[in-house]
Amino acid sequence: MAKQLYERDKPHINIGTMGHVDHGKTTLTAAITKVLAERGTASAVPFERIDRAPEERDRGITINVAHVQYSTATRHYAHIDMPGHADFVKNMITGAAQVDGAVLVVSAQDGAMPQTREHVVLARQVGVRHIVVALNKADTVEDAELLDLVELEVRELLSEYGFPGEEIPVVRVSGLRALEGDPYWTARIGDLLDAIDAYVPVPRRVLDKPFLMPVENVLTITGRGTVVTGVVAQGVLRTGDAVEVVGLGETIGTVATGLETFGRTMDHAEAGDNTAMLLRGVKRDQVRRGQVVSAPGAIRPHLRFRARVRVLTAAEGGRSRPFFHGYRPQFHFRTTDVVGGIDLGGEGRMAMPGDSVEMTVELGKPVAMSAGLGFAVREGGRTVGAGTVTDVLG
Ligand SMILES: Nc1nc2c(ncn2[C@@H]2O[C@H](COP(=O)(O)OP(=O)(O)OP(=O)(O)O)[C@@H](O)[C@H]2O)c(=O)[nH]1
Ligand SMILES: [Mg+2]
Repeated sequence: MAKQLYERDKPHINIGTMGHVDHGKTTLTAAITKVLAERGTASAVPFERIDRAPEERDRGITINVAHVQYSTATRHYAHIDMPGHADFVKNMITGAAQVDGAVLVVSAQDGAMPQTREHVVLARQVGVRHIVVALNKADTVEDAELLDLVELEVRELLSEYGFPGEEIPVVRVSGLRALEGDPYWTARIGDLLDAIDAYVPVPRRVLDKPFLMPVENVLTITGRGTVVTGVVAQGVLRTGDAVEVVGLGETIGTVATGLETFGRTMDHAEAGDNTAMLLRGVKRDQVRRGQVVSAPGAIRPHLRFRARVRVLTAAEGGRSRPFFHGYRPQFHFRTTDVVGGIDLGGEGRMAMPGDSVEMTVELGKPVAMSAGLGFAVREGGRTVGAGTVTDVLG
């Protein structure tokens, strides 16, 4: 059966839910699709289809990012539901690197918790500029003053990390009650969607630069071949165009023989599109998350680069002690992480929590990059620094 064509009838935006474990991100995601399904602009996606891996069901937490789509009256959204658990921050970074705006979900019962803060820091670092707050589980808090207090605390937290905490919309919602069909809480999901429509601008898509798409996932479609998925960072690609898969190993030259978004065919993919791309003659084990698909010659893999890094404090979830010249943490770029050795300019040099430092990094594997790329530095399950590439070296 021929697949339906994707219609570009509304501006397309990538958003996602982030925030501390159990604050209700997946429930809220399901609730949004349910409320919009009732308006006829989405298909309802039940909770169990978002957290669908056996381990997710057993443990009752999100592990992998999940993608759903829906439309409001004015826009089409691709929505990434991110995990909140501290063990899966790596997957959260992958999700956050692909969105134009984020919904920070904060439980009104608990207020801001460690991963609320860590996600705000990381979102900032990977380039998320617009956040809307869903003060969730508002059905469980009767005391309005308590809600005001939690709201104030979240606004201050956002301001601390360079977001306009005073202007950011904070909407009191109950994903669970809306999912159960309660009319009052259903209307509040409407308020949240209105706030997202109004507050998260349609980004200026870079269409006139060479095509680039970080690979988020690799799938095999039986009888067709290997498919890579991701959000197009820049440029335009037509079906049948030549591409390269760059980074983490040898560059592979191939052709994009098919393009889809959420099961609908596209004759071209452009910046911002959540895309599944069929690659001619490529084996599944030749490609992986963290590589980028680009127009031939558009970007090169690099092992060495210069960077400016802000070393996070213990209060921000970082280290309480300095790190030294020769330190080897993980560097998280877009959808991947690679180990790298830090050169601070000589033996004995150190970087204290709270410092901003210049460094040269030598990665264990080459990553496709150019100056300006943001990254997170992590070690032993904590985010220790937030950086930007200033020069690529070798
Ligand atoms: N009372 C109430 N409970 C809620 C609400 N939203 C979610 N919950 C409950 O909170 C628990 C966690 O919900 P999830 O949606 O899985 O939370 P999450 O933020 O996606 O969790 P992770 O993805 O693992 O970080 C579940 O038991 C939900 O039923 C709400 O608005 N009100
Ligand atoms: Mg979840």
